[in-house]
Amino acid sequence: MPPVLQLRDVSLSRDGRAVLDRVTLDVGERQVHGVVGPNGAGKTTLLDVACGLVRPDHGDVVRRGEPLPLMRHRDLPRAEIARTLQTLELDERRTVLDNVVLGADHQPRPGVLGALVGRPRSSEDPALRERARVVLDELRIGMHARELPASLPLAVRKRVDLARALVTNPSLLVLDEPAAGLSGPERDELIKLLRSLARRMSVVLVEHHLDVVSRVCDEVTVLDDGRVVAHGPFDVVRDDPAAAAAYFGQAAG
Ligand SMILES: Nc1ncnc2c1ncn2[C@@H]1O[C@H](COP(=O)(O)OP(=O)(O)OP(=O)(O)O)[C@@H](O)[C@H]1O
Repeated sequence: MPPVLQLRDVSLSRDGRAVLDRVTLDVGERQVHGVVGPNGAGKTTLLDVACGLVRPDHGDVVRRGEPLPLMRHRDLPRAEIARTLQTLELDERRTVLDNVVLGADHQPRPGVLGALVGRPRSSEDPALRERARVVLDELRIGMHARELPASLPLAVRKRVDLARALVTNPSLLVLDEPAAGLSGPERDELIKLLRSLARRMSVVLVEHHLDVVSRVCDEVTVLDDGRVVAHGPFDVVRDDPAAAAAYFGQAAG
């Protein structure tokens, strides 16, 4: 079985400067892969490339053995990829449930979710709304389904954003700083949740909170100035001198 995702020797320049420099990374089935590094190291750009949203200048992005084509955001479900952004993209005028339903509505073909709902979707589709409710319940925010996101605390809003991703039934979930702004107990909850999601999907996440990285990630890639300076299990990379110099020496945990 080929890896869920491979980046092979990926390089990308912006404004004449290398943002990613010969990055190689493998994500296995049901593996949680963390990407850490200082601000501006290229982490978010790496996620964009890994999802096919940005084409690298050099190198390959390979999804289950096949080249990943250039994608638009709404194409991601077709590749069974879901992506969250650092900024929450919630529609404040719609209820939590409608926000989640809209996450699936962007799916263009009757593939993954079509198998569940059995026909083209609209936001009124009862099966799709039921699926959205199931996801909200799984994330333990079902009680907020009829509320507007603006009235909810950040931790709940972040779960709504995650629900929008999960409703597409991804096999690869790509998260940009899922723990940003969360308290210690909220991060503990997130850790439990990510572990449980990893029983059925692979996860790639960028994260600055090292408690989350150390307790969730099977493998960690340390990026500095666009280059991989270390990769491996957290306990190994944490003790790596190059990784310590680039990041762990200064990172907040
Ligand atoms: N479209 C672009 N045009 C010019 N420069 C860019 C572009 N995209 C990214 N960069 C630059 O590439 C570098 C890496 O950016 P990126 O957002 O990937 O870093 P990051 O590691 O995610 O940072 P942070 O932790 O602050 O989110 C930065 O210096 C950024 O300014």
